[in-house]
Amino acid sequence: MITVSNVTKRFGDFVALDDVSLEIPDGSLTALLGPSGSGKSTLLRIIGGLEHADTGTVTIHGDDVTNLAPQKRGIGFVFQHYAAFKHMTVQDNVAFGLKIRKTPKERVDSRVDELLKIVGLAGFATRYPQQLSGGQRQRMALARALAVEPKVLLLDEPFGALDAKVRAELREWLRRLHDEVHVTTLLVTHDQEEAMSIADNIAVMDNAHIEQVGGPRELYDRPANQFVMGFLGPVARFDRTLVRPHDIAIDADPDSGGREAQVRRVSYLGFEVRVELVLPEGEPVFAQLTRTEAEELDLTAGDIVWLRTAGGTALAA
Ligand SMILES: Nc1ncnc2c1ncn2[C@@H]1O[C@H](COP(=O)(O)OP(=O)(O)OP(=O)(O)O)[C@@H](O)[C@H]1O
Repeated sequence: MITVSNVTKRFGDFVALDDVSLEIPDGSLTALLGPSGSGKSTLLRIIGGLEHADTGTVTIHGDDVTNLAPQKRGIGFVFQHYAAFKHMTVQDNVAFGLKIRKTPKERVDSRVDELLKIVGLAGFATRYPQQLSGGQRQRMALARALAVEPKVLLLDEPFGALDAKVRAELREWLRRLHDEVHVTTLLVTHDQEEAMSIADNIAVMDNAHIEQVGGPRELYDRPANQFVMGFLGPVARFDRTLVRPHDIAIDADPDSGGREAQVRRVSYLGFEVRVELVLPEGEPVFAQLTRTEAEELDLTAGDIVWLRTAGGTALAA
């Protein structure tokens, strides 16, 4: 377990972390999720020893590492822009940490082979980093970070510089890798879909604070506040509450007991259909239906319908 207790960090007058505490379970893949500037990277860097907290402590597996140098913490790092050694081949980059630890050559060779297989780069051992795609380079970075068998892996937006498709592939791949390797991993991301799809555990940050910690489903279904609700998924305002747009039911029958609304626009976005409506007072609402639901209702702009909330999550607006 990694424990962060009452950590505060200021840069001049600016408070980047305000009395933050967090527990990261052993073997978990935990995401630090939040908007730009919320303090995610600062927290990750403090856990890694790249930055010093003004107050508070960090322990890793029970050892107080608050004042320990980064290289003594048993941590592997991967950042968005990975600084590979350009003049070294992929296998030498991966072997680097082992060589400086004077690991015997046979051991280095077998470990590098094993790692390149794990990250799917077995055929790329003798290439140079600039001969790899961005996604392959980040996989090499992960192999390099894992080479020295760290207790903890710290990933700061590792796929942030890649295009959406490669990002989505690497996200799946990281999840599978984690299921195989089980090293306690902390992933910084501002992308809620990335966090929800791969993390066991998510700490949502805003404005130097952790707002809530929980599993993806728990956070989505039972957000502690409006910020968490809005950050994890779309939100519609209806009847003085905030609800998920897919929890708004649309009825064509005036006796359904709902509130009258007029359809403004219907957008078919593949499986999901987005319906923009307006209440008689002029207040806009939007709802999400499945394609089948939308086809049954056969909505077009101008139709009058009746809306009600159908269970799900609701917070007072
Ligand atoms: N070395 C520094 N000197 C001054 N201010 C800093 C420094 N490092 C970070 N900050 C400030 O602290 C705040 C938190 O930064 P941090 O990088 O932790 O945010 P983040 O949530 O990781 O955001 P991003 O996703 O944009 O990286 C930001 O407002 C940033 O400008």
